[in-house]
Amino acid sequence: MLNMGGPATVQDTGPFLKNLFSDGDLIPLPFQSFLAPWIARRRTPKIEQQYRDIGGGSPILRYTQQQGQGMVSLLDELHPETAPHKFYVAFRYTHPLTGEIAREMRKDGIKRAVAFTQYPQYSCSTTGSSLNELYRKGNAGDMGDIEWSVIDRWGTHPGFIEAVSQRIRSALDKFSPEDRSKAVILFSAHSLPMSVVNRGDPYVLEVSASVSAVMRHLGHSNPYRLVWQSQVGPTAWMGPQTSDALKGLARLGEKKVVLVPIAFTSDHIETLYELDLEYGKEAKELGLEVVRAESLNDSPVFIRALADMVSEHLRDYRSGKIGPISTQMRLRCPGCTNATCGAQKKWFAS
Ligand SMILES: C=CC1=C(C)c2cc3[nH]c(cc4nc(cc5[nH]c(cc1n2)c(C)c5CCC(=O)O)C(CCC(=O)O)=C4C)c(C)c3C=C
Ligand code: FES
Ligand SMILES: [Fe+2]
Repeated sequence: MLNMGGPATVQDTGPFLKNLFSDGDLIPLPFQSFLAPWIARRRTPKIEQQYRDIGGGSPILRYTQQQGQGMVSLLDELHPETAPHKFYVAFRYTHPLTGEIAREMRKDGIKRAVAFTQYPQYSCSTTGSSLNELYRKGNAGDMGDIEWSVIDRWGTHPGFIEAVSQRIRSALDKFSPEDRSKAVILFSAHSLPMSVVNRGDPYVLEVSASVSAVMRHLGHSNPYRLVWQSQVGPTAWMGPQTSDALKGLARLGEKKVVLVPIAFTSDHIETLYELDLEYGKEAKELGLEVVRAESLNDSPVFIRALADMVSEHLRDYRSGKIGPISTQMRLRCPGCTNATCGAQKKWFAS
């Protein structure tokens, strides 16, 4: 189960940011090994305070373990041919790090594994970075001899769409029946630098596809928009920004909004800090009533969806219907200049 991870305690924030700014697949910097620790140190106090404000750390490891546990016990029933199933959590920027997990898998003598991204939509800055890291460890022989296949994206999987829709329905239920259909559904995803979008990264398209699928599932019950949050630094990022969108909707006379995190499956500073604390305060000043749809976290519908995705993947792989990587994963971004992307895809495909 691949993801970025988050600092479990406030003290883990510094090392988390250092790993994040050291990731050339996410943020290519000149003199990265010197600049990354310096930028991370400068940014740490602000981000530490955000983690303090949300209760002292990120819950992502706890939720991923719950999801993994639920997923493998369902999988043993759904796909007994490959039972027993075991899950490992491999984070990109915090413990358990991909390298640590590689050694554990080797010690456990694992022979067959599925690299399962926990980002619903594919971006080379997220899933791509995790796969590049896994490739580096695998290619260096840290994992032993494992037969890999990859679940690289699932942003329109019916189980995922159902789980998100259920969270939205519960949020809408908090409004009175008269107000419910007037509420605007505002899907919010982490933004991308325009340089990444223009390189041909598939994320913006795939997040849009998730939003369309959810709205179709909800029978287009409400008006909606997709907006983008958490941009960092002075360059241009994909917009509109979530905070500007809230201000704009208030200016245009909207009164009720449901905010939906659509690109991350568990709570993190973006939902708990930005969406709840920062925008919550802003919205009150704007006279908007904002309800946030809960993150998927330990949603049973979502855990069932994870198990379904893996069982479908294992069945199709064993029957030869699909290969180790998806058709879409084979293709590099038209503007890609990162040689690791090419080597990684070749490695997983073989
Ligand atoms: C799930 C989608 C995400 C995409 C796409 C993404 C791209 C991306 N992010 C940065 C820079 C930073 N991201 C940071 C934190 C962060 N990023 C995501 C998700 C995506 N990022 C999440 C969920 C988080 C927060 C983790 C948490 O626990 O809340 C940070 C660190 C925080 C900060 O300093 O503000 C940076 C930096 C880039 C450059 C990028 C695309 C190229
Ligand atoms: S950046 Fe997308 S494949 Fe390399
Ligand atoms: Fe990010």
